[in-house]
Amino acid sequence: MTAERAFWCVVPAAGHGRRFGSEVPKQYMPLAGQPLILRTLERLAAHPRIAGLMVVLAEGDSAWVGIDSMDGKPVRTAIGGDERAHSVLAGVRALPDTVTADDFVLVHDAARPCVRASDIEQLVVRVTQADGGLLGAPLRDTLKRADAHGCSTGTEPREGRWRAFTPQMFRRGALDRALAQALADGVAITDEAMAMERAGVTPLLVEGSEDNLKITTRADLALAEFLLPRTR
Ligand SMILES: Nc1ccn([C@@H]2O[C@H](COP(=O)(O)OP(=O)(O)OP(=O)(O)O)[C@@H](O)[C@H]2O)c(=O)n1
Ligand SMILES: C[C@](O)(CO)[C@H](O)COP(=O)(O)O
Repeated sequence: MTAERAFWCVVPAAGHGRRFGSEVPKQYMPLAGQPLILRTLERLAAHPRIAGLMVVLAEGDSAWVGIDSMDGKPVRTAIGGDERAHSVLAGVRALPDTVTADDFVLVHDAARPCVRASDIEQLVVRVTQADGGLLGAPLRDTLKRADAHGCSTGTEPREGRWRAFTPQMFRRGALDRALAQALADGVAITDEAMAMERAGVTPLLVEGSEDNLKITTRADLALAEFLLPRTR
């Protein structure tokens, strides 16, 4: 049954972009002709497996475009918190009551506008047969350990190491509990899978495209400009 269903996606967009270093939060920076966040939301809303978008905004966000639908999908908003995990949990808890505790939900960074529809499809098809999972890619470069002076002090093993991307996809109830527990334990979690791992889940790693980059610095934005077609 879940093979044909569409799922809501929580889109954490409440960050301040400190590493990006601009007055305008990076999710509102122009990217190939329109605000970065709209690029991401359009990609998600266009996908048949996405039922609706829950966009998590920073308190006092004055740049939000105020849309309530996109490509025929409902768009709702919630207010995020200090850390990404707080924002994701707020988004999960703000989902419509029609999303049951057993339903899968996706979580995708607003800062990842290049996500491919084929990767989302692969994730949904594979993960709905499992206990949850995420897009990622095996580490292909040699991994160095750097000291405070920017010098290499050694090489880390890369066998079995993956880079985690988003979307990540878990059942609503289990994700809510895992995030709440991690936050209650004061653990700094950087993705949903980490919270689920702490709860004893082994999320499925689904290999996705390397161009699903997270816009963290200005160099990332320049690369995304190169990757995305211009619109308007
Ligand atoms: N308290 C936070 C922090 C981050 N995010 C979102 O989580 C995604 C990934 O976070 P990151 O790339 O770290 O964004 P920022 O936190 O804005 O960046 P920085 O750490 O450089 O400030 C982004 O879409 C960001 O808007 C969020 O919703 N709430
Ligand atoms: C969720 C994530 O994008 C997976 O790689 C990453 O952990 C977000 O980290 P950030 O420091 O909040 O950007």
